[in-house]
Amino acid sequence: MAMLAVQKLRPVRHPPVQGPFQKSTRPNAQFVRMAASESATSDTMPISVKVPRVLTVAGSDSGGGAGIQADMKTCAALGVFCTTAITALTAQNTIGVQGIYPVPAKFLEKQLKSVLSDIGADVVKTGMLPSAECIETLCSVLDLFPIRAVVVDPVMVATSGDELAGAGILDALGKKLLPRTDILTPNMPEASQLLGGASVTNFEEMKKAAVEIHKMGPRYVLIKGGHLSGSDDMVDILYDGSEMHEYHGSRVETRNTHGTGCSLASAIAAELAKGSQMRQAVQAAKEYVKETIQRSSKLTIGGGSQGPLNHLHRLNHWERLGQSHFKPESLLLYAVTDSSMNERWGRSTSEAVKEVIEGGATIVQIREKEAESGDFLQEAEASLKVAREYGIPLVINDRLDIALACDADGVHLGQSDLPVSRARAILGPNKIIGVSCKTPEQAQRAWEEGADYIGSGGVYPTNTKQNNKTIGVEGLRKVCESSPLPVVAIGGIKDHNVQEVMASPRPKQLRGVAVVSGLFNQPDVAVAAKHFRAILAEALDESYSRAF
Ligand SMILES: Nc1ncnc2c1ncn2[C@@H]1O[C@H](COP(=O)(O)OP(=O)(O)OP(=O)(O)O)[C@@H](O)[C@H]1O
Ligand SMILES: Cc1ncc(CO)c(N)n1
Ligand SMILES: [Mg+2]
Repeated sequence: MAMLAVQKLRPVRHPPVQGPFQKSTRPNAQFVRMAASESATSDTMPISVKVPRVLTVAGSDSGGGAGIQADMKTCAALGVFCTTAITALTAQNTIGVQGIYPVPAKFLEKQLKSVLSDIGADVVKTGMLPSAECIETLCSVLDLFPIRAVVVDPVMVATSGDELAGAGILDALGKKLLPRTDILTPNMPEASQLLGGASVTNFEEMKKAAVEIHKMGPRYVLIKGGHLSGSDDMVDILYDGSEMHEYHGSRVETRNTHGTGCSLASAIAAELAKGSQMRQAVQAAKEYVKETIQRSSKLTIGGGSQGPLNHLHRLNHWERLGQSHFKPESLLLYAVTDSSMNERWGRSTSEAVKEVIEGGATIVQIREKEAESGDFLQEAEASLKVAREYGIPLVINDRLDIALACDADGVHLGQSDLPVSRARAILGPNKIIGVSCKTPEQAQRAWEEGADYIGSGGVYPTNTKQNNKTIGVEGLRKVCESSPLPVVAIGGIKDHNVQEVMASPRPKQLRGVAVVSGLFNQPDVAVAAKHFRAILAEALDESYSRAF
């Protein structure tokens, strides 16, 4: 195959960034939440922005924890654009390396030239270099392009103990690559291998090794202490030819350290690309990796002994898993307050909330169509206090300002209220956002914009809401089937029709019923709620037994 003609480096004018959404996809709510809150800045971004760039020349880790995959995520986390030239494919997971498929040197050369002739790189970072030929190819291409720094992670053995590059590369590494290396980052076994098997097992030996390896050509040597046994101090040593600098950090007890070395080297490359001097770059990189190990320590990904990191922990989306305030089960008996009904029966909203929760309501919405803001806030605060005592979530209907003011668990929005994406940008990822939907299109949009649940109706005619179109059980089913969001049925739900709404065959998204007058226009709210719970239990049990 003919090689690519190498084009001259020239500045490229990129078109402005387009809107962040793809129709009908929502990879996960948090991603959408981020994109939604940042869309304003991308619209106003100047036409020409110089983005720091790292080119990583490394192997692919199919398990997503090390190699190219770790490098790209690290750069993304640190605000740097990362390009890649892949040296080998590995079939790898948290257990070990099951196979290696090296990329021919000619094709490595093609990738390097494609990237460097067009996009360019401030810094080149290398990881797995499986053969001497691949090192020679890399060095000959590096001669052709302006690069500010070269970061070399001399990957030889994966943490699992599997060999990724043999002793056959040592000669080419020493002769060709190390003399042009700005920083070399061996772990302790790699430092030993570079020195022909010298012992590197403790702090003193790490320092000695740094001095010896520095003589091989790199401007800086960073010996990583991740393999220091019996030490709680994960110290890395940086040697610049005259001084030793120590970077300390306490050991995090975790199985998730696969790819820490790749991530550290990429983070150094990213910091250098942004303009840091070497010592600051190493300091910032060490801090990023330390924080990332800490924030990933409880993840369970894969069954092997070496789990990956959550490089993008600053986006916060996995942190929310398992501690979200919202659980779809809480939609089972959704109580919507009505102050005129409660007044008629001589009780305040917060008294009614207490009774309905005691009777078995699983979530409460405070709905106030007439009240002044100050009164609404007072009612909401008193009701929230009660709901918190019982550990039941409480959301505010329509009024984002009231929800914010009383720090409610979330808000329920109608189609004419603020768009969900804006509400999400204001409330952040941890608050509940529900949205009323009558149509499949509205349901799809709710999902794309980051809602947590859908309220769908009116299922039956109702007096509680004026001019409300009835969509029937059939309309409810269509909404349920139009997005992955959990749905609560609303509108004219009474004890006699719960069975029809909830019994099998029931769409799997349908999680409960929202009730107003059936709960609050009753002499005893707790008794009414208990009654609904009993009917729901019956409807769900029946459908359960029919399904099996
Ligand atoms: N359990 C841990 N707690 C805190 N820091 C750690 C831990 N393990 C490694 N580190 C740090 O992570 C960085 C990478 O060091 P390490 O020696 O593990 O690299 P490595 O063996 O090349 O990793 P890999 O090859 O798996 O990518 C160093 O800064 C090290 O101090
Ligand atoms: C592809 C690849 N590069 C580097 C390492 C070292 O962690 C690994 N395990 N896999
Ligand atoms: Mg390593």
